[in-house]
Amino acid sequence: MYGPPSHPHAKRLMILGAGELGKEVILEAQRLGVETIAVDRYANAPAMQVAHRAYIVDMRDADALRNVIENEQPHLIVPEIEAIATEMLLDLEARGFTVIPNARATNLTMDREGIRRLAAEQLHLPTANYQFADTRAELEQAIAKVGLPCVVKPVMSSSGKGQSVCRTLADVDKVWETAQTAGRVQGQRVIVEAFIQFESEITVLTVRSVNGTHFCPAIGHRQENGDYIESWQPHPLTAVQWEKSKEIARTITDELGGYGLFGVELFITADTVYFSEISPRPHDTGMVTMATQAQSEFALHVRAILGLPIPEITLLGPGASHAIKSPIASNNYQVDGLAAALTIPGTDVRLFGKPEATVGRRLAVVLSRAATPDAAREHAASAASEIRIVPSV
Ligand SMILES: Nc1ncnc2c1ncn2[C@@H]1O[C@H](COP(=O)(O)OP(=O)(O)OP(=O)(O)O)[C@@H](O)[C@H]1O
Ligand SMILES: NCC(=O)N[C@@H]1O[C@H](COP(=O)([O-])[O-])[C@@H](O)[C@H]1O
Ligand SMILES: [Mg+2]
Repeated sequence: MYGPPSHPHAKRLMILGAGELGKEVILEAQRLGVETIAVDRYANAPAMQVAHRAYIVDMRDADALRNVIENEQPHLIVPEIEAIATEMLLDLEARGFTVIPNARATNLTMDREGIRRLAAEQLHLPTANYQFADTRAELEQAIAKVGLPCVVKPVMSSSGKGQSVCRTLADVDKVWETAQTAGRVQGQRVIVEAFIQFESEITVLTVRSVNGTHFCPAIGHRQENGDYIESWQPHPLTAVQWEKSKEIARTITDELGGYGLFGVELFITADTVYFSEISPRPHDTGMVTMATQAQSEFALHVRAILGLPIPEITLLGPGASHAIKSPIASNNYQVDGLAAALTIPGTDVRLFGKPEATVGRRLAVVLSRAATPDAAREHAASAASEIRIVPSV
């Protein structure tokens, strides 16, 4: 039970990270009459454009973030990115604030080391072999143990930032330099992972709600340079692969606990399902659910965190999503080609409204529904090819 926004009994939700995923969470929260507050590092971030109020804060600065939270007294603190002062959230939770799904899960998953050690060493989930390194010399030792090719990633990063593949020893300088300079935080520890030659990779969106754990049908996706290009749902799996996938998703989400939606990333090979990583929040590849499911991943997240029931997950039909990434850097860009993109049947475009384009930054997504996942992929790709990010003259 709660009152309308701005009233004494309003339910206040604060999102920490105001990108495209947070924007959809805020929109869904508003559909349920929740008062919404968006926080991010820059002005006019996508979720700020639709929230009741916004704050611009470096969320890795524990004091600055604590001030905003204490002033607003949100009922639900909903992290949307990894790079947050999560240790401070542990304190706030101990003082009675609610962090989604909980402060420990947020803290463990902000850092690849925390979640990888938990998954592999405590829960014994199958993962790629891995080592950690703090220096260039340790990186070389780690690579000797893991073998080539391998993937090197800063422990705190996302969307592939700072990540690269090391194929020969001649690449070591370059991958070290990339990890040190191109992550979301500079100068970090790295994880070195054996390169898994997977058949496919999937996300299992898993919702922990008041009436139990639910799994969305598997989402297949394709990534380039560690960043998602397209996703589709449902993704075909054998019965054994799907059972193993759900078992991994259940094991890791039960361990993390709390209410909310998680994106469980898995690599599928002929005989193994590998755990890769988990987001304790909606996932970029899950944007496809805005086209395919009766309740998108964002609607499911909001329902779950409000403690509301989820009786079932309904797939309306096959669909696909295709990311639109900027080819240019500009603080004055425009989007052209929408009309041509929207001539394709069963297709929608979401423009995130990010105020600035940088090369490779995701600015929009195309969503298509069709008779099969492959047809939806084709429609989404062809609509995406019509959309151009251009500088203003
Ligand atoms: N060990 C590996 N073997 C093969 N491919 C890998 C491996 N690790 C990562 N990749 C590829 O790189 C992609 C991004 O990796 P990962 O999910 O770890 O990075 P991320 O920066 O957290 O990305 P995101 O935030 O988008 O989930 C994976 O989806 C996969 O395509
Ligand atoms: N893979 C994680 C992911 O997709 N996160 C999404 O990207 C935003 C950051 O975008 P930006 O780097 O363009 O500001 C985040 O705020 C989140 O919405
Ligand atoms: Mg990932």
